[in-house]
Amino acid sequence: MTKPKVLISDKMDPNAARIFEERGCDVDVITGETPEELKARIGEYDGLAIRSSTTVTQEILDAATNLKVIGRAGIGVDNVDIPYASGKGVVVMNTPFGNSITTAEHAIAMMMALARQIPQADARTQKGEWPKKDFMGIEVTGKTLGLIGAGNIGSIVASRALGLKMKVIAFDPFLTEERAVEIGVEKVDLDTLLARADFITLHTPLTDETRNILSAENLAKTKQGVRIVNCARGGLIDEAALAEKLESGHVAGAALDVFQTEPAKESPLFGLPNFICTPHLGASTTEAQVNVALQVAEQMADYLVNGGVTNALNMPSLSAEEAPKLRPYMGLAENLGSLVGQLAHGNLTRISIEREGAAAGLSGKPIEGAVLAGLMRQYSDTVNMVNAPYLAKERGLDIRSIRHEKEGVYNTLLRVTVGTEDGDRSVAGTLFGAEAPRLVEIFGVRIEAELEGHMLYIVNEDAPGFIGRIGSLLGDNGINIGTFHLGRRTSGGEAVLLLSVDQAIPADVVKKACALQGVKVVKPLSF
Ligand SMILES: NC(=O)c1ccc[n+]([C@@H]2O[C@H](COP(=O)([O-])OP(=O)(O)OC[C@H]3O[C@@H](n4cnc5c(N)ncnc54)[C@H](O)[C@@H]3O)[C@@H](O)[C@H]2O)c1
Ligand SMILES: O=C(O)[C@H](O)COP(=O)(O)O
Repeated sequence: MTKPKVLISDKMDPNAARIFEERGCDVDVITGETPEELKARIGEYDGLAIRSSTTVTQEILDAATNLKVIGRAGIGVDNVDIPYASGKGVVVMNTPFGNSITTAEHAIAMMMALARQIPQADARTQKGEWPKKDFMGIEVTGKTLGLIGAGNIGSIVASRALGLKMKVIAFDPFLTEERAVEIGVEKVDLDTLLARADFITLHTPLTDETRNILSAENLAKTKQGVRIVNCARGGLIDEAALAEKLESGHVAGAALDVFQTEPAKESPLFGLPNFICTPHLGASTTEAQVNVALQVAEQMADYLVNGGVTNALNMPSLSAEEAPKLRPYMGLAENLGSLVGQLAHGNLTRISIEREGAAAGLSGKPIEGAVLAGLMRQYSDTVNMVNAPYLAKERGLDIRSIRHEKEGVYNTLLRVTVGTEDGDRSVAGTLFGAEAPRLVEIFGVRIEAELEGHMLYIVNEDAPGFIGRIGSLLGDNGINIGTFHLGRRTSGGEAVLLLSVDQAIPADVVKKACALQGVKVVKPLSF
């Protein structure tokens, strides 16, 4: 048997190459190539091991004709086009916990550096100035730390901050009251956090919901003299607005490890006296780099040599016998979870996953994992079908799997229902011809649609002329409609429209759609 070939394309601890070789793979370490060079080379490899410097685009994936697995030695996978990789049958894995402690420690170091202006004082002292009178710091003891995002890293930051005798408050839609008590933080809404925190630190992935979570508007709601730390992802803060707030003194200090554009060669923040930064060093400790290198190489080699799957973001762990029967249900389950997660607002407290007809005869766990992974993917980069049920339970979500052996209208059906503060919300789907997944019901309205790519969900009053208005709006904005699906509760009542479109719908077009006569809800979706 020929040995699988692996390319390590980013700087990685040498333990990774050693493990690949020991596990029976050939390995090349070629870092710092341009996308064109990587594209020319990638065709000969079965595995690609990366950190954050390699961006795996559709073009790279198209050229990667032998690629079976991409392994991210780290957490964030926003540099990999996962949907496209999934379409190509390439498994994407990460190492969800290997650098969490290190990154949490970096956030704490940044907070302390801000409190005592250590980098600024160091630079001037080393110039021979001895500027003792210019640097009056603040204590962190007794101050309030506001965490935006209280997952793995956020909760480690909380534990360290509690040790520093800080009061910790957290905003995270997936944090339950029980978990908040367990990690010693007070769960609050975003406005309360902004108003109360002396320090704010961010620990969320970059998603449509978190992009610019510290916008100009939200920065204006922060406490006078707040200090802000971002060791999560660039794009969570509006950098120009932050620069203004630092210049006015409203924000007393900011420390960024990550930038909207990386490598960050210029920024309105550079040169401001109360701003400090590091070049995406959050995960850069010897310990974390050894952890993630060992883990990624073990996982990738296991997949390439034995077919074992661990920490995959786009594939469940399946036995060879079950796999072919379950496979078409997995995509349906994940899309139903994703749909209900994108549409249901507020704190989700419970979820039920019902299998009816032929689906009742299948193993429930992989389907449950796929639904939960779809539901939680929008909140976390690290969730996969294997760890989603564990994470959901840890966060207090009550999960029920129910089988109904009898067939209903469809000979096979999956139904996902979530309990929200506004009541239960349910979506259902079936397989056409045993293979093709279809949505068949959305919040009590019958509608048949394939869930794929970019879509637009609209609830409107069922009245003549609406379809023309939405069609014209999209057409006028150069957005091509692929498919168009309609459903309604009663004639003249509430209607649901689900459109697939060829591109992401810009925010201003969503705003215009919301303003159309008769519209009640507009929500862009992506699958
Ligand atoms: N600077 C670095 O080098 C470095 C190193 C490691 C990780 N990271 C980044 O740190 C981030 C957090 O990593 P993690 O391991 O803690 O991830 P995680 O998935 O364990 O936690 C993310 C948390 O964010 C919460 N969240 C999602 N959407 C939210 C929203 N709209 N508002 C508030 N909270 C929201 C989730 O519920 C979850 O609890 C990731 O983006 C990761 O890529 C950066
Ligand atoms: O998401 C991560 O794991 C961090 O951003 C680390 O990125 P790096 O591996 O490029 O240091």
